[in-house]
Amino acid sequence: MIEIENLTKTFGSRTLWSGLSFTVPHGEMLALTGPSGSGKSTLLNCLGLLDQPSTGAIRHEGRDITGFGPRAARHYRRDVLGYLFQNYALIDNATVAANLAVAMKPRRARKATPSITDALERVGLAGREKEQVHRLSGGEQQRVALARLIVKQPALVLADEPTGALDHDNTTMVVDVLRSMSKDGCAVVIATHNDAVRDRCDTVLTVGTTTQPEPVRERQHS
Ligand SMILES: Nc1ncnc2c1ncn2[C@@H]1O[C@H](COP(=O)(O)OP(=O)(O)OP(=O)(O)O)[C@@H](O)[C@H]1O
Repeated sequence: MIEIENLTKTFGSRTLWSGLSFTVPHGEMLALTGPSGSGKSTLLNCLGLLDQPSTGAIRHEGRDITGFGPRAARHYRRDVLGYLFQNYALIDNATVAANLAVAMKPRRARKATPSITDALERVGLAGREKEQVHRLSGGEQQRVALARLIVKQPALVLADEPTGALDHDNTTMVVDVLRSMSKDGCAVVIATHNDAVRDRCDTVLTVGTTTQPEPVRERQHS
């Protein structure tokens, strides 16, 4: 569970958002919406410790992560977080399997985590382990990034426009996988301009104009 309390972000004299307070419990999906430049990516970056809020606190399982030093931040990113970005953030000159292997926990720490084979099957890339990532299409690369999340099994997923470059079927697959991860207990935060993606979430926060999420009315959960 991640809790945001009275969060504000300013750049110079410009306030992006202020007084943000909300919680994303295990098993819930929150959509961040709002016009371009409203600060959705900046908020995700604060949750992922890539940026710092100007004031306020972010707590993960009760611990204030904004006060983390470099070592604790590294462990938080490694042990808690899963990222999904529009540009995939894959290692281009490595194979599909190698990209997934870097996300897997050490063997002794794995319980019933899905194998690389299982994860690739789940995203429709069965048997593609040995292919170089740079030879894959954009939609296929995003599915590799999704398979990497499946093997990592993070407690919190931060997704920044994860379906921006995808067709309808791939968009549906990405949201289906995120939904099923949230059903397994993961908290998911997605910045999106896509109304269909927003409508598959539990709550929506319109960044810059509201300070608390509202329920998504048109639910179409699978
Ligand atoms: N380090 C920085 N210094 C100054 N301004 C910044 C910095 N980082 C981001 N900004 C500004 O903050 C604003 C919000 O950017 P952000 O990328 O968070 O918006 P967004 O809502 O995600 O936009 P989009 O929907 O277009 O992706 C932008 O105007 C951006 O230029």
